[in-house]
Amino acid sequence: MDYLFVTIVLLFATYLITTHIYHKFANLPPTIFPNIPIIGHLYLLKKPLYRTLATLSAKHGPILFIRFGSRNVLLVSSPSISEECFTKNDVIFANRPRFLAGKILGSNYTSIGWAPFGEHWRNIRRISTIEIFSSHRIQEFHDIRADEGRLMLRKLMLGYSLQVNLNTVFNEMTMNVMMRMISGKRYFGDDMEEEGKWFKEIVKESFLVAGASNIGDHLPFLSWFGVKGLENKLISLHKIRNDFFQGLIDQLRMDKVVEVEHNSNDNNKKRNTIIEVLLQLQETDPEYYTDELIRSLVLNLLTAGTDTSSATMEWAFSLLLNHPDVLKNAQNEIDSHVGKTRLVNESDLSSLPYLRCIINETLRMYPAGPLLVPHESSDDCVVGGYHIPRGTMLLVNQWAIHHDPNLWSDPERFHPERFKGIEGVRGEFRFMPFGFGRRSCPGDGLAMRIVGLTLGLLIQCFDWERISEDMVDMNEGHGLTMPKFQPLVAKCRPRLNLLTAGTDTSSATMEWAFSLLLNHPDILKNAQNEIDSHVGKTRLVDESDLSSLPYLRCIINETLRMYPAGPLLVPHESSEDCVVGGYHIPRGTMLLVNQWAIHHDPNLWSDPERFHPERFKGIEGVRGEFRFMPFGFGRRSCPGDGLAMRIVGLTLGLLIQCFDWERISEDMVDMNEGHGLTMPKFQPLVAKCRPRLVTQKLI
Ligand code: HEM
Repeated sequence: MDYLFVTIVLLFATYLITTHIYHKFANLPPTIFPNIPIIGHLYLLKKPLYRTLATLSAKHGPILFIRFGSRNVLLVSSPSISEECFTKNDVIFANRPRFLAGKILGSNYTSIGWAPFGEHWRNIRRISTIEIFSSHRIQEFHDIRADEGRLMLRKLMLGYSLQVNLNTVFNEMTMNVMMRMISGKRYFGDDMEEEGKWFKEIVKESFLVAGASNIGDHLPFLSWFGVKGLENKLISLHKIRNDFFQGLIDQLRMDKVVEVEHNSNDNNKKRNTIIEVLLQLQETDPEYYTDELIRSLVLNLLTAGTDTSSATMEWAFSLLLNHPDVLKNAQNEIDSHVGKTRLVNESDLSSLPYLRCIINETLRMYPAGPLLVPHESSDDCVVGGYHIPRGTMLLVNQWAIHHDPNLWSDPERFHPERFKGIEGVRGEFRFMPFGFGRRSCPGDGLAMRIVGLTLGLLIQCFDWERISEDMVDMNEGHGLTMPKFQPLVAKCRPRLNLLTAGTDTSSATMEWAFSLLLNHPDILKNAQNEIDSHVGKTRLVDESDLSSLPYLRCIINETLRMYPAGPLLVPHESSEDCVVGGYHIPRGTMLLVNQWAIHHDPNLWSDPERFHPERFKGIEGVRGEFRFMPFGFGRRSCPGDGLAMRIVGLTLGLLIQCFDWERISEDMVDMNEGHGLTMPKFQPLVAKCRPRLVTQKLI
């Protein structure tokens, strides 16, 4: 027994001495003592990894050579050494280490993020750069982002004054944008179908599994002992993801066949989705552009692009809620540059430097890739004067660099102004949220647009506050992309400037509706009867009743037909030459759609000057027909339509339910129009009212 003990101690001492001597002799960078046989320095690691590694670097130096089990690791936490890795040695470090997730979810290391540096990676990176990330393609997809921004606002407007889970808002926004670019479909939202729910589950599981650390990546012998729990999970997730995306590919391929068979190639179709582009490439080279390659590429884009962008937005908003003065400055910047009559769009972002400073400062404090993505050296090289053997994993701790007080004054303070005028300082290697060199993030331009537009719209359209006096919790959770520990929930209120856009239009509509009703007491009576019979006499009308009050809705529609609050809509302008009605329309032409004329056209509406709500019975707005579009149509349609219908419906409903109304004299109410954008009445409406017996008690 004694012999055994002495032998073990001697072996251990010999190992330590020889590794120590070898370390010096081989001119490897400094290491940490002890480097334990088999596990190396794994015993030091705790979550979150970037914080633990930052503490080690602060103690032992900005360049360290450590071991994760059997794997050599070069740990870097200084800008100058990062620069050496990503400039002089960029090609050598353009490899990725092989992890189980890359083998299974990365389709045997063929997806863009996992592929080793070489011919295949160069090819998919080139295709992605041209077909997905080029400024031309990003611009082509800009309407998807604008559309999703408007849908996000619409949803928030309907639920305003409630608490908003911004984690969900940001996830939905990024997922829908990415999925529409990839496949043309949107999956997230309240009206999600079964397929959408399935997709949501897949995404959730992907992030859970991909975020789990796998000790077997560094101690491969564990798999001999049957440690396969994570592997089995990855395999089953891979199968589910493949089935889902194969379904999408098959469907788009089928759509194409049908299109060709029916010769219905739509010339107006503006662009192809990412899957469609890859299917076209498949036609020219089916051996290379297999379905598997398409699946792995789009899946990689989805996982790399969504969580990173939505986590950045959530951190940014958490910081803003804790710093209302910064939020106010950002709002002022938007108000003064964009004004109060239109929504922020992507082309404004270059003129909103303060907003960009906020995004940069967020990426500095909470970079979505705190350790970038691990690289691996494909050859021996020299870094910081030390020898780095081939096959060494490179971890660049950008979190540590971004929080280094020698590089940033008062680094724990949220101070967007520090980026003023220096726009990202990307070349300096002290700030590289998207990495640097050959393997840097190809989605940086797209990400900055999604993040900028989403934050810009939310800041412009709502006043935000925390749900309580307490500061927003800024603790980090576990996961690849540095998520928040607590999802962000906040309170919002549509801003006055938007409300005035809404109030003028909504109040003008109510005034016209009431004027019409006073001139048609029989219709007013019918509306009152409908409310009495549906709502009863023991409670007041509320918003949830509106869907069961079709006659009231007909009255509102008929009012909007006769007195649309935007008689010429809001002017549009063509951004390109196009063809309308067979004629050539040059770029830069202002479009005026005279919906007032359409609404009063006797060829479209029988007896159009007659107030006759019944004409809308059963046809509920006939919005798709283009003869009635009080809120406009298409991408620039009114995002507040749902909110407006609720406000107008509820106000009219309550007034009709609770009072008996009559004109102030025998004379009919004057129906002349005044001057103004929203078609106001010439004479303000004055009327007489008497509380109804049935509701006196309620009121
Ligand atoms: C705020 C948002 C984002 C951040 C902070 C971010 C950050 C990063 C970082 C740090 C890397 C690793 C760089 C390295 O290894 O040195 C990376 C890689 C990558 N990112 Fe992003 N990213 C974001 C958004 C996106 C988006 C929107 C997409 C695509 C739609 C995307 C696609 C990728 C891909 C494909 C890679 C792997 C590149 C390769 O290995 O060749 N990222 N990203």
